[in-house]
Amino acid sequence: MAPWGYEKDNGPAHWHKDCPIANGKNQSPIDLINGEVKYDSGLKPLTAKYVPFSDAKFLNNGHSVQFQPSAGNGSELTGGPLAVKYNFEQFHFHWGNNDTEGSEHRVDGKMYPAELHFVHWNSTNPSFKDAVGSGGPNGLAVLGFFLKVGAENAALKPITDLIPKVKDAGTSVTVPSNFDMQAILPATLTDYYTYDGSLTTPPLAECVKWIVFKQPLEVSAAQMEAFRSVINRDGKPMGGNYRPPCPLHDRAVKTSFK
Ligand SMILES: NS(=O)(=O)c1ccc2c(c1)[C@H]1CCC[C@H]1[C@@H](c1ccccc1Cl)N2
Ligand SMILES: [Zn+2]
Repeated sequence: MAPWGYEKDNGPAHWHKDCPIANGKNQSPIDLINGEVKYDSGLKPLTAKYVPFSDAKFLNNGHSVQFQPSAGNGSELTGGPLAVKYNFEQFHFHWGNNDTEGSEHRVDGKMYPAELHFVHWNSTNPSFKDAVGSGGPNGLAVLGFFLKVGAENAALKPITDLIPKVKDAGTSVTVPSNFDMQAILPATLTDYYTYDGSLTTPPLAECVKWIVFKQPLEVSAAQMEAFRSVINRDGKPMGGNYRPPCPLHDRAVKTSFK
């Protein structure tokens, strides 16, 4: 099979051939249906402590654009549904070719124009790759933020300004060391959905504690358009790099809010 992608001939409907777990019972993303979630008063706020990276790249990996530090620097995530500390690994985006589609998770069937994923790995593992393969839903913790079109996002501007430099698959650029990743996050990480799921692209490993925030982040129309100029390995617009929702099966989605 051609390397996986999001086109007709290599998209999500084909992934099960190389990754049978695609038809597993703990797959992501899902449709977050408010009438079926359960408030859990035990869910505390999350604490993300991000230290500026001196050597990070912003790159086009052919199916997303991602911020990738060269090594860990003590940036970490704790609290919420997490029992231990998770180390920051990378962040990346999923988006559509118009404002009616693009996010991976949905809320009562509604898609947002984009979704931002902050990926962290369970620090009891030697590396993120071990965490991916560690078995069970506590290997990774991914924070999902919906993006909607509105005011310019000043915190994301240093990143969206780099997008034209990574237009083509396989290209990368160094991120200025004064980039403040912490500024992207809302001041308090309180209202979120959380459930046990998977990576949303191959290898689709069922190793993820998903934490999806209720409150979308805003980006300007110009920042949204920047994403839509990114090209994939086939030379086509990368927009549409989202997996449709998967069956919930017998999983519960908990919320930190009523
Ligand atoms: N949309 S997402 O956040 O659910 C997602 C989906 C797939 C992958 C990632 C994140 C990243 C982050 C951890 C693993 C890494 C990647 C991967 C997996 C195994 C081996 C190497 C690598 Cl680079 N695959
Ligand atoms: Zn993702």
